[in-house]
Amino acid sequence: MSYLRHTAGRGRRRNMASMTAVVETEGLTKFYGRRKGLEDLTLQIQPGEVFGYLGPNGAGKTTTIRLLLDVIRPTSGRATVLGADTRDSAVRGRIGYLPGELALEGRERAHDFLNFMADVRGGVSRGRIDELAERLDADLSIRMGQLSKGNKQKVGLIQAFMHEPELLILDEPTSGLDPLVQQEFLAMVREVRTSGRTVLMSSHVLAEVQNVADRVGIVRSGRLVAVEDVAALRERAVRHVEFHFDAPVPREAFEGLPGVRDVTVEGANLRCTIDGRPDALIKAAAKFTVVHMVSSEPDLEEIFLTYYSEEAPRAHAGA
Ligand SMILES: Nc1ncnc2c1ncn2[C@@H]1O[C@H](COP(=O)(O)OP(=O)(O)OP(=O)(O)O)[C@@H](O)[C@H]1O
Repeated sequence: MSYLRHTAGRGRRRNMASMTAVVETEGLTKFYGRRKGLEDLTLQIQPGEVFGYLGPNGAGKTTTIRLLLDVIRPTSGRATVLGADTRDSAVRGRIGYLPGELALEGRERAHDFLNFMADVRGGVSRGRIDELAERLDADLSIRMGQLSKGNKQKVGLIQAFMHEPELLILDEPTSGLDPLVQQEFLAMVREVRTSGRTVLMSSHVLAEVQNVADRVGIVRSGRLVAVEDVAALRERAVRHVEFHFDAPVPREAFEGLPGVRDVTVEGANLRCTIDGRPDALIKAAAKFTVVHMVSSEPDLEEIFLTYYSEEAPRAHAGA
């Protein structure tokens, strides 16, 4: 099946009247004068789903997010969020939003700002803010204008998460966060999913979302070029594998196995690359005595770039 065919067109054929989708767009298009921001986006995001929205700079991610939040209005097409038209302001309180560029300035301290936001939203305990601040290792005593980029991002995340919204829309949420805090943030996203709530998060790179997203959409030059299940991508991804046996093994036993390539045998050691499922290789290896085995994490970025690079977008379309 063509991965590229599995994209916007397929979404368009779905029943747009479906009431279950948390985010639903049809032919959503935005031109800034003559400059294209987004063209003909048809997409559905389901409840409890974490959707990674990926693309290079200027692809149209922020435009999409701003359209969903009614910060800007579409040139054509339509979108609903939590079952309501994006223009329906009543839905806003049910969404947590992290903008890509946070304008947190001034002499106010971060905790005063967050307490204010909590009051505006209602129903957010002071303990909840402290809990999130602790998890993200955020110092809320600093004045907003003096916050580092990373601390600004943490304050932005706290205000997005604190009222436990049904939908989180996060524009480049990991930007500026150190690796430990990124891990904590991803844990928070998983908790949102576990509670049946929904997340749309944008990123430049698959690696940032691959461990948390259920599906990824890839947008390029204002067009959604693919939507993929991360589990399916993982199955197709390339892995480098090494086996160490208790005695030398014949190379022929591992050559020509489905999905196995670059086979190197040196005595009792085997190295190879697997495309997709490792099943055939494991069954072949099991005929010998395995002492030790190492398998690299699947490199989804590799497959991502192979399938969706601008230069050769159809290279694997029939795979
Ligand atoms: N206010 C605006 N006026 C004119 N053009 C705009 C405006 N906002 C965005 N664009 C253009 O629309 C296109 C999509 O931009 P957008 O900000 O949505 O991309 P992005 O995927 O979020 O990129 P980045 O990762 O750099 O934030 C780009 O060509 C951009 O220059």
